[in-house]
Amino acid sequence: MNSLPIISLEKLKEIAPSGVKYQNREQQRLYDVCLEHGFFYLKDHGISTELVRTTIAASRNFFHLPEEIKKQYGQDKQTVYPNTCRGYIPLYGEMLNQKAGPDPKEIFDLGIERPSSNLPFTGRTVIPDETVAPNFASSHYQLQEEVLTKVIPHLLRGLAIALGYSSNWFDPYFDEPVIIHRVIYYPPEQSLAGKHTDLGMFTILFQEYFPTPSLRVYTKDAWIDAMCIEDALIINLGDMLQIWTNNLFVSTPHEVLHNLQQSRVSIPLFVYPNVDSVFVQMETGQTINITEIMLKKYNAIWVDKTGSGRARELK
Ligand SMILES: O=C(O)CCC(=O)C(=O)O
Ligand SMILES: [Fe+2]
Repeated sequence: MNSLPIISLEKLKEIAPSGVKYQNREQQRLYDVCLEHGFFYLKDHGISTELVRTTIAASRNFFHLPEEIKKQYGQDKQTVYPNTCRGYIPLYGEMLNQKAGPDPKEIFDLGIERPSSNLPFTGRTVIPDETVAPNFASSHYQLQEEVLTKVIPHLLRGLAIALGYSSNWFDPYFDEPVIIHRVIYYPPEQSLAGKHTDLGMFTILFQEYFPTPSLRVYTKDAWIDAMCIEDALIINLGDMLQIWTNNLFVSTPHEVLHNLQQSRVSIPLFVYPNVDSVFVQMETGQTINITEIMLKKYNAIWVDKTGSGRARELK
């Protein structure tokens, strides 16, 4: 039985003038869900099912290309700093959890196509064009645009209200957000992503529909399967929001164990604030620098190899 909650974005959007706490029942539910699970399905989000299908099909075709072509778009070919936030990562190229070891999965990371800048985590991705991987870049960027306009602002407003702030409270921190937009290919039969937490504010995940789920989530002191629900997105809270709220909203541990005969493609978008912003932590009043945290957490994965987020705490 699937016991993870479903939130309706349409209902969440029914927001009264700013400054009022718990304007509607869905806002109240969002608060409870963030406290109890930090993981939920989002329905009524308005993103085209057809676009998601096209993006997944184009991604599968990309991952089926010969290794020497995919490697032309590897992290070592990227110009964004750190280069570990962009490009193709081959099988066993990333380790989310030391105990699980390097993950048998392939990845491509892209970002928002802003002109190059001196700021970390921003700038253009070296990505295959239409001749190499038809529809790959174009469908991903179109999907990203839909997420940026149809989902992220409303989720941020919902979270702000849930936390007792006015609806536009997060806006100044998100006028140029950072998105680490990832597509993952899990080969058939034995692939996985080790137990971890995500690093950003929250993650927006598109997963293919399979009758048997591969994603497992740790919530309410137990690991449970996250059933696939057609056309629903998955939202899970990340470490940045946990830090911001001083542990009120806790990042949700999860893992992928994929044993099916078919390959699996998933598309998580990790959402971060403006990279050069600074926020004041709830309760403590401590000043937190976004760039510092992001670089520290990226170093943990790619330099120290201690895993993603709270990976080391997880059983
Ligand atoms: O593939 C999935 O369903 C989740 C992947 C994931 O948790 C991640 O990349 O952080
Ligand atoms: Fe994750």
